Amino acid sequence: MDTVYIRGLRARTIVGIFEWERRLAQEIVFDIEMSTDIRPAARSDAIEDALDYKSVAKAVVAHVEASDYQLVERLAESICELIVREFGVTSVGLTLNKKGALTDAADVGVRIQRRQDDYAEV
Ligand SMILES: Nc1nc2c(c(=O)[nH]1)N=C([C@H](O)[C@@H](O)CO)CN2
Repeated sequence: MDTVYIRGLRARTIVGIFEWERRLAQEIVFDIEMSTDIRPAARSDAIEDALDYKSVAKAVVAHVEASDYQLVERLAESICELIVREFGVTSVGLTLNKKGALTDAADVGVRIQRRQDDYAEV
């Protein structure tokens, strides 16, 4: 399977467990890797046949900016679910980087991998 990726996507949102974090939006940076067959787009050279990374980025930023979760785990899971459901990708890998979370660390966050099966209706 092929990959369409977005690296270093930035969004600001409320996320955190502390009182000050509930009042102040923080910058979160995302790396996203989406498994998809790029051959139809490569053959036709038409955006209609492609996984449009601009549309994915727009949807992710809108979702993140409207969210107000406590944990980065919850935010990461919700983004993967959005990408799988709305864009029909086979699988998605997401690295979520909460840049300012630890003063003594370069960065901190979570990295998760999800497939369509993970969000199948029961
Ligand atoms: N595994 C996690 N640990 C922590 C989280 C989190 O979301 N997942 N969040 C915090 C605080 O909100 C922190 O980011 C403030 O610096 C602490 N640990």
